[in-house]
Amino acid sequence: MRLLVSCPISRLCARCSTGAESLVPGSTIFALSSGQGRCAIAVIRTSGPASGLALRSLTALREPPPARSACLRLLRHPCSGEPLDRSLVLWFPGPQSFTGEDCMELHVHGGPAVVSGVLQALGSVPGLRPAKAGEFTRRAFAHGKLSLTEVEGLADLIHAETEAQRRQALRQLDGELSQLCQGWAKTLTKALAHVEAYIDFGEDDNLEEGVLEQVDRDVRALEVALSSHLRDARRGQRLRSGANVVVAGPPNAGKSSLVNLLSQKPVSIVSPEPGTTRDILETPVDLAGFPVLLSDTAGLREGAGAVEQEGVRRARQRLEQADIILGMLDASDLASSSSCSFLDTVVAPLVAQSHDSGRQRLLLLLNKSDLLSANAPASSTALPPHLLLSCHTGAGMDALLQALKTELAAVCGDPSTGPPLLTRARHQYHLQGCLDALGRFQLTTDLALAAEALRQARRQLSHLTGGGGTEEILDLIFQDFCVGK
Ligand SMILES: Nc1nc2c(ncn2[C@@H]2O[C@H](COP(=O)(O)OP(=O)(O)OP(=O)(O)O)[C@@H](O)[C@H]2O)c(=O)[nH]1
Ligand SMILES: [K+]
Ligand SMILES: [Mg+2]
Repeated sequence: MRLLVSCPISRLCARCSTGAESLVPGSTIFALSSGQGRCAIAVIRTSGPASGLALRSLTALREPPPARSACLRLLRHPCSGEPLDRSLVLWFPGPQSFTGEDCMELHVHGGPAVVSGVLQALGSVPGLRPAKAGEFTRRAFAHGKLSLTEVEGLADLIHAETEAQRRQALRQLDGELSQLCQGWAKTLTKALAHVEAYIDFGEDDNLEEGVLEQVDRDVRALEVALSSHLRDARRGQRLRSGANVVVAGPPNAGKSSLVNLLSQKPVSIVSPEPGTTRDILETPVDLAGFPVLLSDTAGLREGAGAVEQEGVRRARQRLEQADIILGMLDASDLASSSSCSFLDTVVAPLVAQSHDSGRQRLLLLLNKSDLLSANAPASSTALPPHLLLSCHTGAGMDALLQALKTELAAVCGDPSTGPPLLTRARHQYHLQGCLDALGRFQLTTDLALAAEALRQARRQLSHLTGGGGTEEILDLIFQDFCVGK
């Protein structure tokens, strides 16, 4: 415990001049951990060795209350003795706390004056300073309470906007990805131990038969597992940042009408005039629980004015980046040249590659079904599989949403089943590094080189979960957090 300053007031002045801003682990931090603004209850917490002192200073308790149970206390300013609030106080002695340090929580009434009064009172306690963004979590990481991937899961959980994102973040916070990596690292450690034993003792000492053969089998099996994970890598990232869904088709098909319907807001101008949309208009939406970045594009046609042609160029460019394409045609206008051209140049090539695993997915939509007479079919020519819909009457919208859900689950991965997904480029980078190192593992050549390849592979996995992680990576990840987390 630090030396206590006898008069708490002198500490108040010292606070301004000491610049106690450093990230020294010995310091005690405090922050409002619930959201800003008026609310019923606000949670203020501290972490660090002076947490007990802070609790005693504000509650006039001689001893901390029983660990991890809530009690009601009158809070007073330690300097003036002025009552601040009657609040629930909780005491979490380290190491059994979120950060691993002594922590305490004050659940105060959520009025701005109460919150600022309590924060000010905490600031007057010797040894306490305001926390920086993500500092609580950073301390939890430093004390081994969370791995780096779990920290990322926590950041994603705080930012999760859709159901699928929340499920995925929770799984990562539960440590599924770190456990998987730890399992792989264990395999590598065992393999390395066997290779090193072979180097040290050679063949004639009493090493079991076939040790190296077993190592080789284990390493190759690991390579297969890593490769299959990497194949899935894009899916986890899409789930985190949103799948690219692009609406495209000839002018006036009703693309903007659909975008407005799906996003439930007037994102794009709708008008009977062909060539209304020129720029790419994008909007984030939650479709069937999946995060989506929905793009409206200019109607594809040749021979229009210069501005519209630029719009068409941008539309084609955006199409190339799409994960899912909603190709839209006017069902009552299938014979027009722009409809035929869209079917030939965009739809046909997508249908042709529909068996590739890394393909772009297409949903072909025939809009304006309300204009078709009841007994006339949409088209006499054979069209690829499609959905009939009307943006005006809403007919076919449920079927479209259902089909979109299936496609999104395929491109984002289903977060409730299957192996944990790689949600960040960082994960992919280290797994690829690990796989590359394993590619250099050859028992037929120098065993010392083989052992080094195993060591490099293991290092990549440990970077993934945060062992030996560099400061810059940590800074980048904790940057995503708010103060108080
Ligand atoms: N009857 C009928 N009209 C529709 C339907 N959907 C859209 N429209 C109309 O078709 C016209 C064109 O709609 P938009 O949504 O602007 O079409 P767009 O494909 O975005 O057009 P551009 O941006 O010009 O390429 C508008 O007058 C819409 O009201 C539909 O389901 N039925
Ligand atoms: K239009
Ligand atoms: Mg439009």
